Amino acid sequence: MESKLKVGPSSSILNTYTPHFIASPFFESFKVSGPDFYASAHMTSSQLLLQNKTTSELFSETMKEYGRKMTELSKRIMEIVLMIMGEGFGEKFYESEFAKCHGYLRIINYSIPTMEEEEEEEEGEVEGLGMHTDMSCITIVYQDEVGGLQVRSKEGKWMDIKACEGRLVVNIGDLMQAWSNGKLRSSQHRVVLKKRRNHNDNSNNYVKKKKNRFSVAFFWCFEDEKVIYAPDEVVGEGGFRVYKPFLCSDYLKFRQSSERGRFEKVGYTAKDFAGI
Ligand SMILES: O=C(O)CCC(=O)C(=O)O
Ligand SMILES: [Fe+2]
Repeated sequence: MESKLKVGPSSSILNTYTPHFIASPFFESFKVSGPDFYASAHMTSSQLLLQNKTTSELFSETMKEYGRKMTELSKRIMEIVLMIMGEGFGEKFYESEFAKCHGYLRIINYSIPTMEEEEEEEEGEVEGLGMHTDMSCITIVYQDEVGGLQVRSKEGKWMDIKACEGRLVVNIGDLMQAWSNGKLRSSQHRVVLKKRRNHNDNSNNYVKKKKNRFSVAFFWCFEDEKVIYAPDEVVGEGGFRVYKPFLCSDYLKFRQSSERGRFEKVGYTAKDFAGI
């Protein structure tokens, strides 16, 4: 913990570590930022793994490769999303609107709730990360086999997103919701740490194989200085704009500073910030 806090929120200029009790008591994460994923990972990991230079380099190399692949994938997905939104939208808007997008990774570790923590919750379902929307254009999430990611339907029903080796989940984020004039919906989602009591076991034994949950989320975002404003073609003839234009960095600041909009805490979104 002492090493982690060296790259944590209050004691370091790096501020890549989010300790427990910020997003939730069960959540901790490291952030690795692009475009130089190697340098970003290395700055953090060399602080943490000082004794082990090779591990730090290996980790940074892996992050570089993962960042590169996710960047490539995000670009392809954005092009497809634009294609779906309208004919010729890919050619029309990709270069002019999305060419300066950038990405960052969040490597998340969710700890196992204690028996007491589970019992405090109804039906033993503990929120590892409360309902929120992402501050990105799109997010690509990998969750390990523990699972627990849930997405809220339009009707407000929680749906399990099953974990599966090699499966990635793509979420639309707030920035894309605003840019698309609300045509694409920023998905509300959360992480539930399922109860570990074994139903079929009356002796109150706990399932032994329960383990920490790991996930890696890649956030693909507009550049800070971009003014987000849905183009006329996106709004459509006869349509009207549902968002005021806003500066990307102003929205990020708003989410990070306002208590209600605090990252990963509650669903406080672009609609509350720039909705008309
Ligand atoms: O851990 C997960 O599966 C999702 C993480 C997430 O939603 C986020 O970091 O915004
Ligand atoms: Fe998220």
